[in-house]
Amino acid sequence: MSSHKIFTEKRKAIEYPARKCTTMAELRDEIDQLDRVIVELLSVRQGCMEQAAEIKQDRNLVRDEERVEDVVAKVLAHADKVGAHPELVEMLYRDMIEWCINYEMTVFDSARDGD
Ligand SMILES: O=C(O)C(=O)C[C@]1(C(=O)O)C=C[C@@H](O)C=C1
Repeated sequence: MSSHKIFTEKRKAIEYPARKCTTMAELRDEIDQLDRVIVELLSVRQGCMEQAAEIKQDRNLVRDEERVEDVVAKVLAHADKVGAHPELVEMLYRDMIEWCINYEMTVFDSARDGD
């Protein structure tokens, strides 16, 4: 994948791949910036679960194992393309999706509380 830049909210550029650092302080600053972007993306993904809980009309549709495997297969294919370690990606995704399913169920239930 070609190199590119992602901008943080303060328009600080994050380089892809990461810029070469010579000190731990510099490297940790780079990691802190990356973590902010990752957390923002997680927040966007979390918002998608809130929409899913609204769109799905049956609680039994919240957990969709076929879709879970589809998501994992797609992120693994992308990991392979960009050089991310498949074990890291698969572990994080399976844990995250499990969390998302529970969150979606909570949102589903609270939106229909008293119905
Ligand atoms: O695709 C869905 O149906 C979702 O609700 C999203 C999502 C996910 O986190 O990607 C979460 C729960 C489902 O079991 C499958 C996938």
